[in-house]
Amino acid sequence: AKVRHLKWEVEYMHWSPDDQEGVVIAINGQFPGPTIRARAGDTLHLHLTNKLHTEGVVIHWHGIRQIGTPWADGTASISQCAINPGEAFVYRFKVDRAGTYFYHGHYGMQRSAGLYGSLIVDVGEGEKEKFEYDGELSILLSDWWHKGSREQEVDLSSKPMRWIGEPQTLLINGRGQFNCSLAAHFSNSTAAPCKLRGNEQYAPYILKVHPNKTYRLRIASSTALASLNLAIGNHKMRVVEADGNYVKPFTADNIDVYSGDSYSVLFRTDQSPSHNYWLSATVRGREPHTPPALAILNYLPTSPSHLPTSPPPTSPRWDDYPSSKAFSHQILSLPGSPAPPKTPHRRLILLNTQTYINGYTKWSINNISLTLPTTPYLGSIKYNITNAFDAKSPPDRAPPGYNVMRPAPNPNSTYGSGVYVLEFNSTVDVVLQNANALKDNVSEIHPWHLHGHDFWVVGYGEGEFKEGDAAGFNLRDPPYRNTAVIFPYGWTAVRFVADNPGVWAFHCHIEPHLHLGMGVVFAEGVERVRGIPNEAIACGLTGKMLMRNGTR
Ligand SMILES: O=C1O[C@H]([C@@H](O)CO)C(O)=C1O
Repeated sequence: AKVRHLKWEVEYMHWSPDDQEGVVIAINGQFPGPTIRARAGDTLHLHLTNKLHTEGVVIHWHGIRQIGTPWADGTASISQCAINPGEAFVYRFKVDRAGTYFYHGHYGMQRSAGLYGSLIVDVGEGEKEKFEYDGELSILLSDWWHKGSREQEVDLSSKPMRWIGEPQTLLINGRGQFNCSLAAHFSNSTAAPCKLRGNEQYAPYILKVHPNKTYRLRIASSTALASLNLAIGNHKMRVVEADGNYVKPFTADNIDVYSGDSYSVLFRTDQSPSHNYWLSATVRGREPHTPPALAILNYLPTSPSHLPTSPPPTSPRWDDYPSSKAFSHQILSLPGSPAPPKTPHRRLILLNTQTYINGYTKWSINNISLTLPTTPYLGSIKYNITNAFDAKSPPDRAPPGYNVMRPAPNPNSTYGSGVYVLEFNSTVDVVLQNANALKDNVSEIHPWHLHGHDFWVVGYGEGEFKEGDAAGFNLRDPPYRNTAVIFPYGWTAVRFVADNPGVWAFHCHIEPHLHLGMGVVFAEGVERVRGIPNEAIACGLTGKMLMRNGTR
């Protein structure tokens, strides 16, 4: 195993993710940021300088569990102080398990501003994957707005809230088209055909393949909002990995990818090599106002400029929830994968509601909308600074009698910064309970992501969760993941072992929803955490000086 040294500078730059120029948060002048490639067991030593002029920054390594290094998780106000402009921070952590991951900003709406990239961990030297392939391709999916992230933050925090709306463009490896369409001649859309030379920043991503081979396609979604459905024209996919864990392989024409998900699929280049094919991503779960993202599967030696001769693949309707549920239910762990403990020590039932607080639109969990404190929890809990956040823990469940099928009769909730303190090494069930939003007949998809752990997705159900439903949990082959979706008016149950000392976010991965309070904070075994770097929890030089002279 190696220590891999990386030196990054995070900085705004002008860029055209689609055919309109805007600004993105770039890393070392690249958008999306550089792909990190390492082997399982390696340590990343990543020296990050914040060159944003007036904004703090942090980066979260999504899917990396940070075992023993909770201060490197990159969550502002939870695991560290945001890195001030001009300052640097060293993220030093082990990538302990092979898989497809990504990284992204975890402060305000910086993910929507383009702060993300791929993180790929290969199996350790001399080890083999449990499936075979000849070549590898990788795509990172994202969504893009023409309005900047600072203005989005103001819009979301206004009274009344101004919703950010659907993205203008979906991006594949940072590339999409807004005013023109690559597939104009196949559709009755009004968009003009794109006239591209191929060297534009927004020219489509080209996936180059040789005929009659098996490829591994790595897929991750860093969208701020959009749930996506991905398909490759004329090709079937075999799903083999989800969130860094092996799954029982199954074949699909198209797959759903929610924000925070990652997958590997295998496909065979068994189509006519004198053509190219589309890879497309379309919006799911929200009425789309965004055209599909298109990339080109380029069969060599055909020129990539030969547009596919068949139309982009069809995908299920945005509101075809039965097909989305069928896909999610198909994801099971590969036999031989770790199985969950048989019984939990504690079960939280987290009711997800859209609410008002003094006329501001928020999202709440058991009637509390998360507001992050200024002092990172990791430091305040470790050093018993008890006035840094709400002393009272949020409730394990919402008051009984809530009708999840109807808008709340009294939709008011409160702000809170309390923490769920989990007993170290205990087994915890979390039932994520969806509900009607503020408007009649609206309930949305929410992909929930857990930091510091994987969880087993042990069950899905419709309507209100009842304790008896736990008898039907799948404890035999539930998938082991870090992100799980709740469907409209339904619930999803996950189980995990609180065995990683630290303070961990668990939240809806839709960035504006987290911004509006849709998350909770777990703390476990914090007294066992050793070696927190001063600069993670003491901001600026005075912070460091006081840490040295102080009473720690
Ligand atoms: O949080 C959200 O707000 C809007 C809508 O409910 C109010 O405009 C929406 O679709 C969300 O997901």
